[in-house]
Amino acid sequence: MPMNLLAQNAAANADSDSETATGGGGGGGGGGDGGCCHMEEQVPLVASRRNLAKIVADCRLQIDVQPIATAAAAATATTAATVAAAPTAAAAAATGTICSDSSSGSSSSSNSSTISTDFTHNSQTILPSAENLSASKLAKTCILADAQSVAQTTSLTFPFINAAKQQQQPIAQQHQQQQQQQQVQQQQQQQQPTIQLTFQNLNVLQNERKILSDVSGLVSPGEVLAIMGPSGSGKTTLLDCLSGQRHFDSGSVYLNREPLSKRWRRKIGYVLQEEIFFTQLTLRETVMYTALLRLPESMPRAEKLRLVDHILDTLELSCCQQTKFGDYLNRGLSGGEKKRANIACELLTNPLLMLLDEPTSGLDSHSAISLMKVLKRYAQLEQKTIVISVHQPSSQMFHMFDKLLLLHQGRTAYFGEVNNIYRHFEDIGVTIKPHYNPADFVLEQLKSHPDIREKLFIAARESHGNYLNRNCISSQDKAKQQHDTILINDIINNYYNQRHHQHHHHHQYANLHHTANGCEADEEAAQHLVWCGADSQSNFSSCASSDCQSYRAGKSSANDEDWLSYPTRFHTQFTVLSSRNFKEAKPRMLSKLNWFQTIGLALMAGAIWFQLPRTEEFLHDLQGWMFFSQTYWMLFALFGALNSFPSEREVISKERRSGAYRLSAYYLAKMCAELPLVITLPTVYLMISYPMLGCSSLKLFFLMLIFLLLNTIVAQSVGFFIGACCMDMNVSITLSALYTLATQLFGGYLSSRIPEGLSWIRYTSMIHYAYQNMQILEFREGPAISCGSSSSYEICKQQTTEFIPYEEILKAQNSTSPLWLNTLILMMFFLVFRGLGYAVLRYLRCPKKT
Ligand SMILES: Nc1ncnc2c1ncn2[C@@H]1O[C@H](COP(=O)(O)OP(=O)(O)OP(=O)(O)O)[C@@H](O)[C@H]1O
Repeated sequence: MPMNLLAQNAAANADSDSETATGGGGGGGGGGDGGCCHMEEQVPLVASRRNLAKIVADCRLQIDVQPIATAAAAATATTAATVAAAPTAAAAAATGTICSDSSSGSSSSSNSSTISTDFTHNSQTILPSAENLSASKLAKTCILADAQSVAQTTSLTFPFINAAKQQQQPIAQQHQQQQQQQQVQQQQQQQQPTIQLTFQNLNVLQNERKILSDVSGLVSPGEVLAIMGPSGSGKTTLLDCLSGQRHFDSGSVYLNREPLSKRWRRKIGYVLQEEIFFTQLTLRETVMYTALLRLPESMPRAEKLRLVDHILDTLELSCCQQTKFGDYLNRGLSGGEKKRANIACELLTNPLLMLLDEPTSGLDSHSAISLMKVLKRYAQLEQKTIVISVHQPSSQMFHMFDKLLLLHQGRTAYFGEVNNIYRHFEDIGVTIKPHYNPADFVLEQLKSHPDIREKLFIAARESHGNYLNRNCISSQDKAKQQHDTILINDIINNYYNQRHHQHHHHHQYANLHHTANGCEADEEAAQHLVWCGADSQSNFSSCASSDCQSYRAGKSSANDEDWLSYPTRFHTQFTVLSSRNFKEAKPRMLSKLNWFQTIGLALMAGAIWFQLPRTEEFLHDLQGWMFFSQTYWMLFALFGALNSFPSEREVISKERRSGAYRLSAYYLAKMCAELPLVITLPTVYLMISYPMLGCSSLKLFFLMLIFLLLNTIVAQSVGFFIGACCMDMNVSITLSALYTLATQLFGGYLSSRIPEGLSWIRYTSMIHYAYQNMQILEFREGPAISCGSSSSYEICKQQTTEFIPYEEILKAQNSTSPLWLNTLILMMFFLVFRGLGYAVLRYLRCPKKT
C-alpha cells in the first residue's frame, strides 16, 4: 500500500530529513492547532521554514513525550499531516510533478522538473532553493509517493478530478485545471449549507425526576461532539431532544440560530440506538430502498445505486449485503452489522447534522475505530456536524472527538474541547494519568468519587453555564431581549474561541493524541477507500457534486415549502414502497406454512364434498362448503392483516419522522402491493376444491372466484383497521374474534333462535353479503338442484317442477337482497374500512414526540 511504502520511506529518511528541516528548510504546509497532522485544516501551502520547523518540532515533541513512538512514526505523522494540510500539494502530486523514490529513500522527480517542484496555492509558486531542498525533500516524502493514492486523497476535496486523466495532460494545463477546481470547490463549500448546533439549558422532567438538568453545548460544522456518561445519564434523552423527537421542559435548541423546527427535520440524520428495520429484507435491499426514497428525485437511479454500493463498501458491509436482517427466530445480520447498516441508511442521505446514539456499542475495537474514522472524515470533508453518544471509547477514539459533553445523572460534568479535559481535571485537583485511557479515567472519577463529581459539576457550571447566562443577560437590555437568543451563538463562539486559544499550546499530552490520531486518519484515508471514494466517476462526492450538490445548493436558498417538501415525487414513493412492501410481505403472507395449510384444506374440503349430487338431500352440504369457504378466507385475511401495521409501525414511524415519504403513498402502496399476495391463496384453494366438488363451468368458477376474493379483501380491510386502531395484538385478536363470531352467531347460520331485537346484527357482517352472493351464483348459474323425494319446498310438493328454483332456495335462507346490492354493500365495507384505517394512521398513529 502506498502509505506503507511511505512509512518505510519516511523511516529511512526520518533522521536526516527532520534534522535538516529543523535547521530551517522550506517546504510544505503545516501548523494549526499545534498539531502537524490536522487533516481538516486547509493550511496555506506557501512553504516556509517556520512552518516546516514547526511541523518537525511538533512531531519531535511526540517522540520526546512518548518514548515508544519511533522516529519513523514521527516522520510518518509529519508526512501525513503535510498531505492532509496541503490538498493543493496533493493535487500537484497527483499530476506526477512530485514523487518520492521509495526504493532509494531519496527524493527524485518522475520527470525532469525535480528542482522546479511546484507548491502552488492561489497562483503562488515557490521554487525551493538549494537551502531548503532538504525541507522540500521531506515535503516530497510527506506527499504520497503513489499517484493513485494521491488521486484518492485529491478526490476528497476535488471530486471532479480524474487523476488518471490528469497525468496525461501537460503540467501547465493541469495547474490551470487545479486552480479552476479550487475555485469550484470554494464555491461549492460556500453554497453547501451547514448546521451549527447550539443547545442551551435543556431541562427534561420525567415523573418529576430531572433527566436533563441545564445541559448546554455548541457544535460547529466539521466537528464531532461526543456525549459520554454512565448508563442512564441522559445521553439518549439529549439526542432525542436535539433531533426534535422529544419535548424538553425548558431550554432551547438552535440550528444556525433558528429554533429547531419541523423545517429542519429532513436535514437531521438520527441513528437510533436500536436497529429498526424490516427483518425480511436483505441489507442491500434496505439501503437501496432508503436511497430510492430519500435521495433527491433529480438524481438518476443508477447514481443512487452506485452510492449504495459505495456506502456499503465504505462501511465494510459489502460481504453481507445479501443477508437478511433476521429476527430472534431466524438469525440474520450480526449486531455490529446491523449497527453499521443503521448508520449507512442515515449517511446515505447526507444530512447536515448527524446524531448517533451509541453507534460503536457492540462493535469490536477495530470496527469501532474504522467507523469513527469514517464519521470523522465525513464531518471534516463534508463540513457536517456530528453528535455521537458513546459509552467507553478507546483512547484512540476518544481523541478523535473534537468536543466532549460529560453527563452524569443528567448534569453536565464537562463540556468543551476534548483536549481541555486534562486542564479541566487538573483545575479540580485530579491529574489524568498518562498511559491511561482518559475516557475510562473520567468515567471512573465521575462514578466513584462524589466529591470530585460535585467539583466537576461546579467547574462545568462556572466555566460554561454561568458564563453564558451572565453574558446573555447583562449584555442585553430588556428592549433587546428578543435578540438574546441570536446572540447566544456568538457568545458561545467567542467563549470557546477564547478557551481554545488560551489552552492551545499548553497541553502537549493532549495534542500528542490529537496529532497522532490526525496522522492515522490521514493514513487511513490514503490506504482505504476514503469517504468520497477512490473512483471519482462513481463516488459520493461526484454525486454530491452533481445532483446532490445542485439539490443542496437549491435547498440552501429555498423557502420553507422546499425544505418541507419530500425528496421524491408521489409516484416514485408509491413505486418504491410498493416494491418494498411486496418483498417484505411476501415471505409472511405466502409462507410455506400458509401454502401447506391452503393446499391441505382445499384437498380436505374437496374430499369431504367430493362430486356432490345436486339434489335437495345434499343441498345443505353444498351450502356448508360455501359457508366454510367464505368464513375461512374471511378469517384468514382479517387475522392476517391484524399484525400488518403493528409489525411495521416502528419502521414507518422512523421513516415518517425523517420525512421520507407521504403516508398516503405508503398506504396506497401497501394496499396495492399486498393485493396479489392476499388473493393468491384463496385462488389456489378454489382451484383445488371447487372442481373436486363438481364445478360445472369455467364461467361459474371465475364468478365464484371474484366474489370469494372480494370477500377476502374486504376482510383484510377490516383487519387493517382493527390492527391500526389497537396496535396491541392481544387486544386486536380479541376484538376480531368477538366481531367475526358474533356476526356468525347472529347471522342465523348456526341457530335459528335469534332474539328479534338482535337479528339486525347480521347486516353488520360481511359474511352475510358474501355468502348470499355465493348462493345466488351457485344456484342461479350452476346446474339446478332437483327436488328431494320428501321435499320441504312447496313448489316441489305440488309436483309442478322437478327442480327447485334458486329464488326458493335463497328465500329459505332468508337471502332476499339481489347480487348487485350485496356487492355494493361489500364495496362500501371495503372503502369505509380502508378510509378509516388511513385516518387512524394519519391522526391517531402519527409519530409523536415523547
Ligand atoms: N420515557 C421515560 N420514562 C421514564 N424514565 C425515562 C424515560 N426516558 C428516560 N428515562 C430515564 O431517564 C434516564 C436517562 O435515560 P437515557 O436513555 O437518556 O440514558 P442513557 O444515558 O442513554 O443510558 P444508556 O447509556 O444506558 O443508553 C434513565 O434513568 C431512564 O430510566
